[in-house]
Amino acid sequence: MTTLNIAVAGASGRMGRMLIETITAADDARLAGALDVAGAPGIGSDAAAFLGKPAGVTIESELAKGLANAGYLIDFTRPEGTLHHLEYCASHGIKMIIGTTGFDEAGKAAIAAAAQKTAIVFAPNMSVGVNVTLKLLEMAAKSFSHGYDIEIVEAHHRHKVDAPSGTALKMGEVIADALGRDLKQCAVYAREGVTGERDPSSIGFATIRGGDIVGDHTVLFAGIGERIEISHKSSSRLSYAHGSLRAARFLADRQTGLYDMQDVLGLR
Ligand SMILES: NC(=O)C1=CN([C@@H]2O[C@H](COP(=O)(O)OP(=O)(O)OC[C@H]3O[C@@H](n4cnc5c(N)ncnc54)[C@H](OP(=O)(O)O)[C@@H]3O)[C@@H](O)[C@H]2O)C=CC1
Ligand SMILES: O=C(O)C1=N[C@H](C(=O)O)C[C@H](O)C1
Repeated sequence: MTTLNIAVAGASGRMGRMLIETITAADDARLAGALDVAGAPGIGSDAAAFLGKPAGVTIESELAKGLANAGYLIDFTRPEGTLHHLEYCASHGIKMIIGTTGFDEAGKAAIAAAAQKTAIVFAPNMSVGVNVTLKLLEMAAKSFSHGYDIEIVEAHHRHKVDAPSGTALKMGEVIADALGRDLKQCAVYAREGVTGERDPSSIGFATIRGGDIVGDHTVLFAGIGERIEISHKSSSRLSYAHGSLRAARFLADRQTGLYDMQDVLGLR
């Protein structure tokens, strides 16, 4: 069995810690590096100290140090952090699993360009459940293409900084594609005051932020006399961490290319 040498960016973050716990528990993976931003309190300490079981891997802010022994970088940070890591990984042949959300078009284009030099899995949600839900939504959207209003509601913890969530946006894209619409033209992200009647071709988004909600997504198809709700609820970040590890395994025999979790899970 080959061992995957995986570094984790955002090592002190919510996902960073969950990934470190998952990697150190896996038989086929080894924690090979840990990164965090310069000045972060964890820099210089053992990346797995919070588990009470040090891994002998120090959290670094210098990419050359943090990535010296890594073949893979799993990155759940912020767009500016991921783009900084991307450049280094592309030029050093380090494969990336990118879970960060909130990229603008230029950021997404930079990831696509880097995938010509190294292999990348980039997905706003690494859980099996959400990725299967995307397939259900594609099917539902085709069946409810006329007479049903489509609204996407997402809820996350109070610390989340981007909205709507990357997953909600992906759900919107999948539905818009299935209906032959362009999400950029039909998305409605906010309503306030006298908004007028609902445009039947629109896809609405609503965002809730509060407490420790891990991540809930519901798509509502509201017709006359009935409504259909397709929901996914995360109760632990473990599902994202396990999905990320599956993505690393998927990349093992790929040298370049841009993939997502539909590729990893064989859902295309
Ligand atoms: N694809 C998926 O399945 C999932 C995606 N996500 C996404 O992952 C990202 C992180 O989420 P979460 O772990 O909750 O967030 P946290 O804020 O808990 O963690 C982010 C980590 O990244 C670090 N960081 C912040 N800015 C930079 C930077 N410029 N360069 C390098 N590192 C940086 C933070 O350091 P510091 O704290 O010192 O600022 C922190 O360690 C979000 O975009 C979220 O939407 C989350 C869950 C699942
Ligand atoms: O920030 C989070 O927590 C999450 N972010 C991702 C998103 O924006 O979709 C995935 C998940 O919902 C948790």
